[in-house]
Amino acid sequence: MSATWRDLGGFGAIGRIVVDLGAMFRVVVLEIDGTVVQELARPSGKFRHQIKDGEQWPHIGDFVVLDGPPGQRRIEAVLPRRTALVRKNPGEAIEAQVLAANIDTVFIMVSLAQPPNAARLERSLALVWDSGAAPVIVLTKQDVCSHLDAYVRAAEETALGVPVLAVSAVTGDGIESLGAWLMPAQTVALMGPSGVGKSTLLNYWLGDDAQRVMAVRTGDHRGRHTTTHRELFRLPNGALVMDIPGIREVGLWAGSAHTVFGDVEQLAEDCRFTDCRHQGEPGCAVAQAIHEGRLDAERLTQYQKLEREHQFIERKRSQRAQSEARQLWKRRSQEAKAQRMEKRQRQ
Ligand SMILES: Nc1nc2c(ncn2[C@@H]2O[C@H](COP(=O)(O)OP(=O)(O)OP(=O)(O)O)[C@@H](O)[C@H]2O)c(=O)[nH]1
Ligand SMILES: [Zn+2]
Repeated sequence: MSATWRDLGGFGAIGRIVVDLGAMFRVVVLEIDGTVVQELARPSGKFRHQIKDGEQWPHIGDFVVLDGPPGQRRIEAVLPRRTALVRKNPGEAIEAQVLAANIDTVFIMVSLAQPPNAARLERSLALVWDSGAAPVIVLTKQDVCSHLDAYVRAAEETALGVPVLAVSAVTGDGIESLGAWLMPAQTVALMGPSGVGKSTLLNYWLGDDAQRVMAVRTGDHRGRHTTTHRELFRLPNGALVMDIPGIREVGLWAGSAHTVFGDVEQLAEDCRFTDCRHQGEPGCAVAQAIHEGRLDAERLTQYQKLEREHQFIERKRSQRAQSEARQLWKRRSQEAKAQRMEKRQRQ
């Protein structure tokens, strides 16, 4: 007979957060005797006291240490995250928001019903590179696309070295190829805008469990179906999958400086220098507008702050992409070498 924590005089356990309910979490708990249960748990008073910012608060995908008897579990600690998808709120004083923790692979989902938007794809890639997870680009709705080759090529050009796969949940085309990442104990996040097909793909994989997905979807005021709460699902083979709304939807960098600061950008078109940074250059139309009271100086400050943040992330992204490409190249050349050796040995 195997011993439990109860037998040992304690109630400690390790769990993983599968649903974030705000103040409470649904946690899959691994008991010391190997049984697995799902329970609701809240952070203990002591732990809450130690938390200094939102990043330290538990998030979906986190592994947590639990105390208390079954049914009254309390979260005492969050174990260090291997990876974390984090969004920064540019408006507020750079309070980072954790979207999901311990994700191995992110499927960046893009609909083939429209031409791919390179800028948007780059923003998604930046978020994933920064998280420590590996990106895979999944082009959905292949069945309605008549420019498949061109769109795939465009995505590949934007995301050098990142796998790009086209799928259709209607015909099932390409879906099997995603199995390479959906391995037991691997955690995959589906990231993409509303309507790209995240729930459809989840339903496809969950099969008979599809009802579970539907159960968490309710109509909103406009009668449209949207995912109302996020859950880490376990597929029949043991892979773990969750969906994450697109970055526009979660408001990453306020949806790019261009749409939010259209007024500043428009004024800047009249600056004498095309690369004017509006920091005292001669012939600056933005400075002129502030001087004449047509533009609030605070708006320029906000705009520049967002631009700086964006440039920082872009820089980081390209560094990361470079080192990834280098690693990929290294791996490929090692593989090729191994193959050559094997061939020679066989001869
Ligand atoms: N033709 C076609 N339609 C698809 C495909 N995948 C999904 N759809 C349709 O696209 C619509 C949106 O799909 P969802 O799976 O609800 O999209 P979602 O990304 O989960 O959207 P949110 O829950 O709002 O975030 C539905 O009407 C699906 O039937 C596909 O491969 N081909
Ligand atoms: Zn200027």
